[in-house]
Amino acid sequence: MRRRAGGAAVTLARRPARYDVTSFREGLRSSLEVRDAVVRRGERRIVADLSVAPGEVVVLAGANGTGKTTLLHAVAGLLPLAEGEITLAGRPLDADGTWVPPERREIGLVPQHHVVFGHLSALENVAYGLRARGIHRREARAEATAWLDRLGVADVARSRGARLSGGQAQRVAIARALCPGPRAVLLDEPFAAIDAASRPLVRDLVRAVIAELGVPAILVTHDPGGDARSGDRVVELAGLDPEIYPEVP
Ligand SMILES: Nc1ncnc2c1ncn2[C@@H]1O[C@H](COP(=O)(O)OP(=O)(O)OP(=O)(O)O)[C@@H](O)[C@H]1O
Repeated sequence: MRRRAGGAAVTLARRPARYDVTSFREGLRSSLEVRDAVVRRGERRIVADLSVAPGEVVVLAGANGTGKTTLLHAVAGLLPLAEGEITLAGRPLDADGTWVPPERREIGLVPQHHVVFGHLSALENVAYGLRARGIHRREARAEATAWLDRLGVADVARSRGARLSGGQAQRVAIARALCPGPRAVLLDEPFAAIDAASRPLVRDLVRAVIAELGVPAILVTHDPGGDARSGDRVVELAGLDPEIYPEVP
């Protein structure tokens, strides 16, 4: 399957990829572009403009309520843009007259809340993306099992999502996002519930897989000293439209 990470072992200590000219040219073709985007949230307007190269992890920073989750949801296709455009690998996802539904975007999302499907087992959660693409059940489950193992949660493979602990659920959500070999990865506070001892390993694993896949990634975190270090650069979200909310800095 195209650009799938497969079951190959990932070296946890691997350094983030640095790009030569060839991969830079490649990057121009497969970056994630959010241009002059406006997303409405109730009476609010979230504004954003950013570009993420393939293999790059952009850390999205900003105070509570500035719209980081809202922006990720717009890129994932869970919320429509009111203005502007989003393209991935040069393909419009949400632009003039074009709106690609979430299931056809091939974007891996680790959500901030309700991270797994509660009624499905951990294994079914992770296999979900491959099954949705028509991959045979046995192959999807084998691949999902390998990903659960990579994330250190193989022992809860048969447990329902609703019965997982917070950290277990976050690991399963990470496995679910990465397993199908996404074209872009969106991580919303993905390590918040993971214990301190395993957090650096999980963080490095995610970083290594994104480099391996060579896809753009956005990481939302409020942990500038720890999690944000696994990013390549920090982008401060412009946030709420200053013309409407002048009190917001
Ligand atoms: N379902 C909703 N309906 C209306 N407004 C919403 C909804 N969800 C969020 N908002 C508002 O949209 C704004 C952006 O919320 P969002 O969750 O994207 O912020 P955030 O930057 O991710 O915050 P945090 O750092 O606290 O997670 C906030 O002002 C919030 O109150």
